[in-house]
Amino acid sequence: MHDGPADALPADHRALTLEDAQLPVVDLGPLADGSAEGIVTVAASLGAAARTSGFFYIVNHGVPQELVDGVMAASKDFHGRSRRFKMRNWCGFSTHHRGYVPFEENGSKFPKRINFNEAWDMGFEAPADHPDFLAGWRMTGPNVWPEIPGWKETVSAYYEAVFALGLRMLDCLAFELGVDRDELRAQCTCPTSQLRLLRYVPNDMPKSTDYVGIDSHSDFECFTILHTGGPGLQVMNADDQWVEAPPIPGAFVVNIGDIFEAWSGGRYKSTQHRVLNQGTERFSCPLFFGLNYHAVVQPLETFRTAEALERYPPFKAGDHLMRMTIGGFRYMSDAHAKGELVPDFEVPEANPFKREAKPIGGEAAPEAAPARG
Ligand SMILES: O=C(O)CCC(=O)C(=O)O
Ligand SMILES: [Fe+2]
Repeated sequence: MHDGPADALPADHRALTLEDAQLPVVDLGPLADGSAEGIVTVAASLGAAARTSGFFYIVNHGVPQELVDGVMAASKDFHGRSRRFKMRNWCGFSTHHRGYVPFEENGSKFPKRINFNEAWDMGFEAPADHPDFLAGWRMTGPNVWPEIPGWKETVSAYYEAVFALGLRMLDCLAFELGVDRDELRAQCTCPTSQLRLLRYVPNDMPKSTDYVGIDSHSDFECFTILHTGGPGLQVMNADDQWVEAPPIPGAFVVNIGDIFEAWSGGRYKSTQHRVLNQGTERFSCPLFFGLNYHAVVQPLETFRTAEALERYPPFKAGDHLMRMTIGGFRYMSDAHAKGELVPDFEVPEANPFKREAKPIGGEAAPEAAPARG
């Protein structure tokens, strides 16, 4: 173990606590009766949260606690098994990123910079004859499952419930932005929406810029609905300052992703966040609510000015996910380097949606890689 100064919190890890800087808490209760008034009420508060901090909690969201407890238990069960068991479903056996993501898949800077996490990744169930599955490297296709009785059913039930919640939130945000909800819904009929069952790996390394739970990043989809099982998450608020986002019982953390920032011409903020290296085991499960691979994302018609188009040039939702992910997983970087994964899009060094934090009583944060890993 490190003693003394090595364990002191580095300046760029400092964050405001929830007492210093409240994150909005949005009550989704009014959506429960399916009424138009409910959508109007929730749209106003979701919109206010999306336009300011981009990060907020949602309560009364309608996802039963048993499903949340079930998915967390399933994650602990899977991650508690032997490496040999887990590697039977290594994500590197797939070209659509399904299954177990071991610790070593880490970002491209591994092992100098380490993301102390491993994960199980699944997504929207697409048929094996789907053209995007047959084409490969399009994050689309059938899921794989570990041989644990009842596991698939538990995890699928959670996915379906949170995905349905995502659709209701999409309707509210469509209303808030003044666009037809069917226009947005039509783009998520077979989406690249992944659910990650993350385990943060215990270790005796210090909290530092190079040793993180997950490096600073924004999420690449419309928004993310996240359940966390412990402290460590820090999110950037409207003033570009880090704020701690500890779990609140019964609430999900939601953050706006890159797609909504582009759709809204920058009115909604895709917000940076990270998980510090806690050194202790931590479980979380984000569902990234995305679009069909080929959905073209650009400012929605109302926001499509020349300036907005210059800032947010059109991109395919799936290409953005892939271009950000290639550097995040070693098996993908290897396939890319070997010419097995040949993108027909550019792979930038950093996410164009990246924002830098303002320091809290210390130095500015150094560059971080685009990370999902
Ligand atoms: O574990 C968490 O709290 C956040 C995870 C995250 O940001 C991600 O997987 O993109
Ligand atoms: Fe994230």
